[in-house]
Amino acid sequence: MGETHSGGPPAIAISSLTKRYGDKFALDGISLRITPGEVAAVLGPNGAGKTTLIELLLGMRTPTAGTIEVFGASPSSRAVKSRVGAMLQDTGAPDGLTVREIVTLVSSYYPVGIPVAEALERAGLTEHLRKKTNELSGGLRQRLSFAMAVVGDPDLMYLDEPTASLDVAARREFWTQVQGFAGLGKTILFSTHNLSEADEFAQRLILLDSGRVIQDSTPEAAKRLVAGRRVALTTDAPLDVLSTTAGVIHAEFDGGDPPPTSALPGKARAAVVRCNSPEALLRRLFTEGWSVADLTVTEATLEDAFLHLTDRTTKPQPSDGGTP
Ligand SMILES: Nc1ncnc2c1ncn2[C@@H]1O[C@H](COP(=O)(O)OP(=O)(O)OP(=O)(O)O)[C@@H](O)[C@H]1O
Repeated sequence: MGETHSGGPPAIAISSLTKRYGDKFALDGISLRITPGEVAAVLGPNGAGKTTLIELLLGMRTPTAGTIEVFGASPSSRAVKSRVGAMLQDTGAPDGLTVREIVTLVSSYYPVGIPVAEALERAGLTEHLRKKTNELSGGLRQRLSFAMAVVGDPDLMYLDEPTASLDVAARREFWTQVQGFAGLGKTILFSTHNLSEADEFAQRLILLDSGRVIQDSTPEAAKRLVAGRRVALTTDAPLDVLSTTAGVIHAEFDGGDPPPTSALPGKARAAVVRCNSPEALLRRLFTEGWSVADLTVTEATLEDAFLHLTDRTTKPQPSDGGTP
């Protein structure tokens, strides 16, 4: 695969971008700048605007307001299309063609690219070359979509929920391929609901909610927004003991049952406590004789940050989604 040239315009430059469907704001004035070589994850609850953003970046939709440039030009220009690959939730591949025929066809749209056989191998499709699209499972369709995205050796690749239908082994193989691609200095923007994938593979996390950017930072910075440490344990202590201990920010039992307010001898349950001092919590539990088992103490996870940030958006937010 070819190297990406740096020193040019940003890979993506978006300013005050709005997309409205009727009265509905799918994107509400977002601004973003992504430099060549970045691997960025777009996260957000259902309906946050992730797919709309990718479709606008592909020139498949027109903005209601604002500007959007890819490598300094319009996303629908020929020059940009030849440098971009996309793995969408729907491959759009016609049913009558085989896997090899489709990838060969897509390859012909690009001025340069990698050999079709290499794209098929990277996508793990070598054993399925003669299958037609309507014979493919959901996971194989996603692999086909990846082969179609990579065959033009693009400088920028969009991946829309790329691993949604992949099993654990295929998922690992997929990310190995993506990391190899990123290692060549390519730019990758992927949307996902899988927070551990975003945490592991993205250098940058863009969190959308209701069409606005509510966080744009490294995953580590997002996690630091969540105060305290996370204590998971199994205990027979009641919720009021956990939640009234000094330094506890939030405590809850797993399972969503109504929280006990008094002791349930012999009825230990799994709980998660966010607190500033795990030591103070444990000291109290041991001193008062409550049971403690299955104990782990960790920093906040990206899931904690996601829940914290998306909950925060129920309160008034600044009008500009903002940049880092
Ligand atoms: N073609 C359309 N016509 C009308 N409304 C639309 C259209 N496409 C998307 N929307 C609305 O725009 C909002 C953003 O949708 P979008 O699909 O971009 O969100 P998403 O973050 O990708 O969601 P998901 O995680 O469920 O895939 C949603 O409220 C959706 O219902």
